[in-house]
Amino acid sequence: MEFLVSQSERMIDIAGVHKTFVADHGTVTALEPVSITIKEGEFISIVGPSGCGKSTLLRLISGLDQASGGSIKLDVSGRKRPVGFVFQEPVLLPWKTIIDNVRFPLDTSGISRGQGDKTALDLIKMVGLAGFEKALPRQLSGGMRQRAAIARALSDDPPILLMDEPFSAVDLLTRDNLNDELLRIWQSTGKTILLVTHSVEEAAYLADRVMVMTARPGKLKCVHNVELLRPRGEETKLDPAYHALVAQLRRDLRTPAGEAH
Ligand SMILES: Nc1ncnc2c1ncn2[C@@H]1O[C@H](COP(=O)(O)OP(=O)(O)OP(=O)(O)O)[C@@H](O)[C@H]1O
Repeated sequence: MEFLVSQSERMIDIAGVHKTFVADHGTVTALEPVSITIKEGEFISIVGPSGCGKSTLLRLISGLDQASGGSIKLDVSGRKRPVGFVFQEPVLLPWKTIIDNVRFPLDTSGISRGQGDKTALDLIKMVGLAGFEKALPRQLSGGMRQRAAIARALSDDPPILLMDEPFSAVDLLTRDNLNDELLRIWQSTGKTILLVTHSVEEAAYLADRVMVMTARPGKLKCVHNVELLRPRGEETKLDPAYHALVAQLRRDLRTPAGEAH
């Protein structure tokens, strides 16, 4: 007998969400009303010019900031922490070992230390850092620290992972490897992922859909479905459809909002 696992069709439901900051020099519209519905298990990339509100949108979804209007609904009933966040610079406690950093969110969750260690070790293995459990963050490369940050973001099993330019500080080869690692992790965990990137190649390679934002004040310009086969790999980067999408994304980012392209 085959059981169908029902996936939420509206894991993240964003309706008319906008954000204005009040600063000393006046108000800044960071985000004009944005609406989109994201399914459970989807991988969404977000691209757009600098300052168009990409980070703001992630922060609103995570609850780190409050929207000025509109609504954000997460279909995550019963989850203590629905969202994990990976920042551009891996935020690790420098005096704690990698295992202690990864276990950190679990320390306040009421699970036993033994169970916490087991979960942390499994995640460390999953992100390819087995053998470095006892290392301190400064003993790891930038790419390895980012792997540790991903493991930590996943440690209390949030269904949604928000990633804000997670690989922009590492070299291109490491970035390619981390992209493949991320796809493997995504496929094995079934997380819903929103990833902000300045790389249209990365956006196209990873995502099911790519959200393109316009320059300030940011709004959603268009959304592309990425029809490339999975699992993705080196062949994907040879696929003419991949190159066509990358070229289209570049055009989208060059063309001012409202102009035909
Ligand atoms: N706390 C804040 N107070 C005032 N203005 C802010 C604040 N946070 C963001 N902004 C402004 O909101 C706008 C959008 O910022 P945001 O960081 O979301 O853009 P972004 O698309 O992520 O940029 P980048 O690609 O350069 O990281 C910018 O004009 C920024 O200066």
